[in-house]
This record gives sequence, structure tokens and C-alpha cells, in this order.
Amino acid sequence: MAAALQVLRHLARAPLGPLLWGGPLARLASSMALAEQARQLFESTVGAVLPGPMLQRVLSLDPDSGELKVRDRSFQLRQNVYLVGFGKAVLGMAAAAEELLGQHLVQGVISVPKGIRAAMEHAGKQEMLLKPHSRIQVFEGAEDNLPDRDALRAALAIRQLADGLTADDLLLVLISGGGSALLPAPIPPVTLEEKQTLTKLLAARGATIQELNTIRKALSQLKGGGLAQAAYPAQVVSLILSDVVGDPVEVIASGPTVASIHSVQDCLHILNRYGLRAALPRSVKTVLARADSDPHGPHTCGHVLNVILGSNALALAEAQKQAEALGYRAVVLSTAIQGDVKSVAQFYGLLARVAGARLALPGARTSVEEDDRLCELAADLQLPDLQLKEALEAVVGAQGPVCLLAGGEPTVQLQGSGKGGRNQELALRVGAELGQWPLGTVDVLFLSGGTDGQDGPTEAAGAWVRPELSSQAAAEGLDVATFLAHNDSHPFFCRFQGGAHLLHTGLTGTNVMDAHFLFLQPQ
Ligand SMILES: Nc1ncnc2c1ncn2[C@@H]1O[C@H](COP(=O)(O)OP(=O)(O)OP(=O)(O)O)[C@@H](O)[C@H]1O
Ligand SMILES: O=C(O)[C@H](O)CO
Repeated sequence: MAAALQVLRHLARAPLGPLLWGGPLARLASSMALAEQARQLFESTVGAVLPGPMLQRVLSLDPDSGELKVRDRSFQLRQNVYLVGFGKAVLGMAAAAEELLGQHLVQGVISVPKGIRAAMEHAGKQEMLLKPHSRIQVFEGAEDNLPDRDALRAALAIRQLADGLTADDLLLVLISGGGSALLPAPIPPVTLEEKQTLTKLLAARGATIQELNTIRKALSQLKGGGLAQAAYPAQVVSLILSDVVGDPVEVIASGPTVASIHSVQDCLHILNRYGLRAALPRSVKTVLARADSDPHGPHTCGHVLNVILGSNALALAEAQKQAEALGYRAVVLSTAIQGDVKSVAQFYGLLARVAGARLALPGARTSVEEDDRLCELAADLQLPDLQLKEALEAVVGAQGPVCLLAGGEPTVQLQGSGKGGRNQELALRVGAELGQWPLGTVDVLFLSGGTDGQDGPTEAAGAWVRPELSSQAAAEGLDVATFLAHNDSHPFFCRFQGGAHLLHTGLTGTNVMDAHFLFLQPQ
């Protein structure tokens, strides 16, 4: 038995090859190899968007002249640089920035997720950590991605630093996903607890990140351009790692260095849409009413340079390269996957069916109804960059294993009080969909993972599934539909096959939304 396991482990690490196809042991080994490759591909995807290298691609400093280049703009440094930052990837970004700026950096304050330093130390990721005598003060907070007292303290320290700057100073702002929860500074009389409750309710009812952050901006001193305003007249350079589809700088971390263009009416529409307008606390009503009659109007941000450092597209481009190196025909389907997780799961389920049929028998077609239904599902999701036709054409011409890659952030409308995250819920739903179709002679694996390494309030990054999921779960006494009805994907995957389908990376120190991989391999 031990020897057989050794063989399987070896096969799991070995590149895919025709040797692995055919026969029951070979099928098991092939299945393990596929899962192992999916994990490795996910790691490479994350590796492509680690903060340090991304920052170094955009920033350079001439040590003799003190000229800082940010893409094609130059800034003269004379020990006049201050730094603030907030987000899941900001610790590594700050470490890289401090190294580059040297003596020019006077002082910094960053707000990063609770436990991130210990996690990076534990993982031996020294490049993500600040040096012992760093000039940057670190606050850890926002446990489970919710604004808390620690994050509030960090936000106040950041505001104080920004308030004290002069026209001779340069403020470097490091921004990444998760920044909204790490920079809470509610406008009085709104309290932190009230803001937290409203954010939680909006998220649970399926509000998009654009909607959520429109409300956050209206209730915050620092979001929606407030930080840039506080730093004026200093020059401000914001370096932004995008975790939002389309990289909109006004949405990422609620745009603290981008003037908000939203009106109170926009906020009221959103609150109406999610049935929250009637129950608003008095403080929120007061702040919204005041904003309507604000004589200063919106903040202006002419003194700011906002630069996107990296995004999901960069990560998937690397995944595509790696998958091709492993012998797959790889296609990036979309980097803008959004919409309800149920619709997204139906789309992937049917895509596997349609693509699998074409891969098994290149001349054959699935039924016209199935093709039409797939197009309908795709149209409902409104994915601006979807390469569906190209992907299906690539499948027909592949004559071997195929990997379809996508990225984005589906939305979960919470119905139950269960524990889970977008990625585990999506994987579970796709697993259930795959079980409905006869996939014949094609091996299928679907993986969904959050590039930050934390899927919702769980320790897993995501999960992977195969078409046998529902039947194998039933054999263990686990009913997929029941877990789904309670949004309980995490306990499901913890129990199913002893947790073997969970994707565990620990906090990665970066954050460019989620990655979805669909592997199709002829047997
Ligand atoms: N039980 C659950 N099942 C499925 N999804 C859940 C569950 N609980 C929370 N979620 C979803 O998890 C998401 C929050 O997770 P997470 O903290 O990973 O967010 P995030 O979007 O990655 O954060 P950020 O964008 O700020 O980096 C929300 O979209 C929420 O709907
Ligand atoms: O922090 C936030 O607002 C989200 O992660 C989107 O950037």
C-alpha cells in the first residue's frame, strides 16, 4: 500500500502524459495528478502578482539624483516622502517601497489584516516583512474583513499623518483590496458599529462592490477622495493593486484618492434596492442629508497620480503560460466574472458539458439547445470580455488536455447562517452541476480560489471538485443541497473526503480577486 502511494505521489508530481491515460490505476493517478496540477497552477497564479515585484515594475529611484520615476512621471525626492497604506497586500508593498526609498522615507503608517505578519513569518516570506527598525508603523485589524476598533485606530493615525503634510512633501499611498475595511473613519455621528452593520447587511443581500463602496464613501471621512483632500497641498502618488473587475480606481478600497462622483440620490437608490432605507439609523440619515447641502461640493484630486500596479489579468496571463508549459491548451475566458454565484455555477457546469463533448469527439456537437442555453447563460452574466467562442474553438482543435481560465468575483446572497466563502460555494455548486451531465470519456476538474488565500471568514482559499462530488458525498452521508441551502460550503468541504478538496495556501500577501480553472482531459 505504502509503495502504491509512493507511486501515486510520484505520478501526481510528474507532468501529464499519454502514459497516464487508460486503466483504473492510471485513471486514479491521472485524477491525483490533475488535482496536484490545479493546486500548483493556483500557486503560480498568485506568485505572478506578489506585491514586491509588481511595485518594482512601476517605481524606480535614481540614487544619485534622487529622482523617483513612477511610470512616465518624475518626482524629485529630498527626504520628503511619507507613506500610508491599507489592504491585504500592503505589508509586502510597504516592505518593497521602504527598501526602494531608503533615506528619503521619513515616516509611514499602514493598516493590514490581523495576523498577517505572523502568517508571513510562519511561511518564511521575509520579503513581505518590514525590517526591524522600519520607519513604518504597522496596525493590524479588520478581523474577518470587517472594520473594527483596531482598523479605526489605524485610520485615525493615517489621517493625522496626512493632515500634517505640506506642499514640499510627497505622500505615497499603497492601496489594495480589503482596504475599505482597514480604513474606517465614519463621519460623526455615524458610529463604527452602525457602519459595520450596514456594510454586513448590504453584503449579505448581495450588493455589488460598486454599490457597497458608494455607501461606504458617503459615510466616510477618508474614502471617496477624503484622504487626498487631507494630504493637500502635498503631492500624492497612489499605487493600486486592483481587486475589482475593470480596475476602477474610484471603487478599489472605496477610492480614498479619487474624487467621488456619487450623489445622495445614488446612495438612497442603493439602500432602497436592498430594502434598507426604512430601517436606517438616524445618524446615517443625518450624514446623508448634510452631504446633500455640503457647500464645498465634492473633493478635488488634481494633486494626485493614481496608478494601477497589477490585476487579475496579470495573474491569469501567468496561469495561461504555466498551463501551456504543462501541456494544456489554455484559454483565458474572462477576467470579469461577476454575478450571482448560482448563475456562474450553471454557466461553468454547462460549459464543461459542451466543451467536454467537443473534446471527446471533435467532429461531434452537443445539442443545439445546450449550445443556445450556454450562450443565454453567458449573456445573462454580461461579461464584457468573454472569449466563449474562442475557447470552444480551441477545445475542438486541442486534441489533448484543455484548461479554461477565468477570474473575477461572483456574489453570494446569504440565506443561511452557515460558514463559507464565494469560492467554496462556487466550487460546491459547480460540483453539483457537473454531476448532472454525462461527461463520458473526459476527466473534469474545477477549482475556485481567492488569490488572497482567505475565502470569506474561513482559513481555506477555496476548493476543487470533480463530477463525482455529489455521489461520493452521498456515500459519506453528506447531502450537497442541504449544505448549499445554508451557505455551509466550508463545513461540507472540511468533512468531504477528510478535507482533501480544500485549497489551503494561508494568507498570500496579495489580492487580485478569485481565479477559476476548468480542466478537461480526454481519458
Ligand atoms: N457562508 C458563506 N457562504 C458563502 N459566501 C459567504 C459566506 N459568508 C460570507 N460570504 C461571502 O464572502 C465574501 C467576503 O469574503 P472575503 O472576506 O474573502 O471578501 P473579499 O471580497 O475577498 O474581500 P476584499 O474584496 O475586501 O478583499 C462576501 O462576498 C460574502 O458574501
Ligand atoms: O476594500 C474594498 O473595498 C474591496 O476589496 C474592493 O477593493
